[in-house]
Amino acid sequence: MSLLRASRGLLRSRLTTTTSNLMHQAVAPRFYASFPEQSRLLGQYRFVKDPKTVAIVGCPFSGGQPRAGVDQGPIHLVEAGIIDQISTLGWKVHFDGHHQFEDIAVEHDPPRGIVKRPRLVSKICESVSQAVGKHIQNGALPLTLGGDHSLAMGTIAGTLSKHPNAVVIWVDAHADINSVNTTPTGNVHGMPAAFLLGLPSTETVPEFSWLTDKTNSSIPRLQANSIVFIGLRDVDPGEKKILKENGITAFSMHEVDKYGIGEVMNRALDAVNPYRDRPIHLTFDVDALDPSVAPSTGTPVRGGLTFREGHYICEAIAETGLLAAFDLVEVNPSLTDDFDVKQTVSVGCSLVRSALGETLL
Ligand SMILES: NC(=[NH2+])NCCC[C@H](N)C(=O)O
Ligand SMILES: [Mn+2]
Ligand SMILES: [Mn+2]
Repeated sequence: MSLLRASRGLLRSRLTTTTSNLMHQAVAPRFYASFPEQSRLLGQYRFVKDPKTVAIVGCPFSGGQPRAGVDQGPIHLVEAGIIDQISTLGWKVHFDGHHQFEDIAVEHDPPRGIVKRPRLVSKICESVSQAVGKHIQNGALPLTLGGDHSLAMGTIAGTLSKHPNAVVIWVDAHADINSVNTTPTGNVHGMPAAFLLGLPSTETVPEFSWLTDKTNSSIPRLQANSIVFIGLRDVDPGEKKILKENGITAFSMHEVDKYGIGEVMNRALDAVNPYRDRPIHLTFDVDALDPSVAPSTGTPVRGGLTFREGHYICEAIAETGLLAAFDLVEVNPSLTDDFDVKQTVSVGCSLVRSALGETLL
């Protein structure tokens, strides 16, 4: 598989070299670096107040899926030096320890129909939503470190509570949009987008009424035309139907291969943010990356984004100046050997740096 990936990358870089050589032959300067398209350290973040501050919400949480260890993700990312790295980019960093929440024992949290750990997942998401909302209120950019992707219910709800017109860019191998009627597993990390959109059947889980019941909620519902997916390649049949029926824009790996990541990002932004004026919530599941790039994750799927494609997504969003909140989720340090964990944690840190304005030149 890695051989295949390598040759795909090689082929693509050959193609680009050839075309750009041809295109630039007559006029192009020899040293592109003297004419950078990206200057070092992008500084503009319209939805962040000065002094620009990142507020880290570390979420050692694994209740949305069955594999232990994903709760250690945020601890590893912080220990790898993510805070210093962000400071080096010129941000103030606010971090007063990982998010605290009380556990609810399994025996006190029986499934609601097929949906597993509804009380626990709901409770942490509601508290994360308040934390994220508070940081945005204070003018900071919340960076949530997961933990499993059920957390996105909390983070995105928190963003929408302060930026009702925010759009969501969801980078993932999976669509995480199973409803109560379609989930094959009952794991809530495969369902957060369905709850955020308030799809029919999500209201049958009363534990999540703080999010789904619009008669008593200060959280605007996410609209289907305000979310876009990138990197998909493992979408359940019920999810494909939901995406189609709701007219949700999604760029699978097929479109990434066909158009290239640059064009996919243009199209993704055009779809949800044509005037480039709406705040962006970026929720990045590390399993969007190919397992050869980010092996330490609970539900790896081959054929994923390359290292550069993943970073390009973050850089392109940084360039818009519209980033308002960022989640990095599903880093699970207990599933692989140390080498793979180091690789995954380090790529996680560098995705964050790219989204926060680090440039190559
Ligand atoms: N956040 C994730 N890694 N989600 C994986 C979801 C897998 C599958 N679609 C499910 O519903 O269970
Ligand atoms: Mn995923
Ligand atoms: Mn996910």
